[in-house]
Amino acid sequence: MSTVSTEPAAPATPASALDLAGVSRWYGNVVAVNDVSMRLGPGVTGLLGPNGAGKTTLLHMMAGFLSPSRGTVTLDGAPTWRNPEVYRRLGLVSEREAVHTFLSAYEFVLASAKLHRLPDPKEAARRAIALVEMESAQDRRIGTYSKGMRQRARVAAALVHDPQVLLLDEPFNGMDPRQRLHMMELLHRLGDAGRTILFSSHILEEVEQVSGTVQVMVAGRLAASGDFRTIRRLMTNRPHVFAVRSTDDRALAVALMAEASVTGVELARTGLTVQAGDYGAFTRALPRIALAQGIRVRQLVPEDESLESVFSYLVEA
Ligand SMILES: Nc1ncnc2c1ncn2[C@@H]1O[C@H](COP(=O)(O)OP(=O)(O)OP(=O)(O)O)[C@@H](O)[C@H]1O
Repeated sequence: MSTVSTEPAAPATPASALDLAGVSRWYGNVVAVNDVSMRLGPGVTGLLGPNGAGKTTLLHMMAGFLSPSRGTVTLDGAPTWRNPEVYRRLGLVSEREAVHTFLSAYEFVLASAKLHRLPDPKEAARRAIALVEMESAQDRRIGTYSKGMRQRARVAAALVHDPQVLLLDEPFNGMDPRQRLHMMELLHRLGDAGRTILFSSHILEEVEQVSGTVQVMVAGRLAASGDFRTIRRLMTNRPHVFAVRSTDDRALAVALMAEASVTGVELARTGLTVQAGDYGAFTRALPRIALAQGIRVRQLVPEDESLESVFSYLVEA
């Protein structure tokens, strides 16, 4: 009887690097990706950006599904576009992909192994299923699976040829927290085993929990890149806008203008709009200043805290 190891198998060949040099892609007048350069090596990297930032277009160019309009995407020096050699070393789990729900996970992954013309497709399918820890459900129809299990089956199909590079487009979408955790663990394991893993997401926390390195994309451009702490710092250090209402807005505006953390104050009939360079310093200073002036603060609401505004700040920074 053959045994299947659930240990993460290291990729058969040495670690790979995916390089993007001045990559742009446009669709008619729409510039989806604008002059992006980056290098991806072993481990897990998160590609963070709001909807429409160009993440899918970028991943498709990396996988060789789409040609760059300008620039090059290479895997260890070889262009990914129209290069079957590269397809053997790279896997893509796309965002939306219909799966035949009447197939079992094993049949689905086996079909992928056959498409790759692997010498032992059955063994390859078993190994990939073990890697995503789906052995116990592998013979059930995919139609009976949860969203998380379905996603893991798709990851297994993308891993069946043991690629060194795995690209995943929004792999956590629609998952509950438990499924999310399971997928995060899987990506960690694959990265620790020396694979180059890139996953896209529009949720900061997802990226924080999974990846050491983050590439932030906004409106087709690479807005920031580095380790998560650097990115987080960039995001919290940006200027903040607050709506403030008090018992005497005019006197409070005058007092606030002398406060170091305040960079701007606007007085309107409905209250004050205060710009502050430092979130913490301003929220600590406000009650102190109000108290000293004998003013009571009725409302303090941070404005424009949407992810989009955080992202656009990064682009402008
Ligand atoms: N085939 C296409 N034809 C025309 N425009 C396109 C095409 N594909 C994408 N775009 C446009 O390119 C831009 C980037 O889209 P893309 O799907 O790459 O972004 P994304 O970050 O993956 O966003 P989402 O998460 O919403 O898919 C968007 O403005 C989109 O409308």
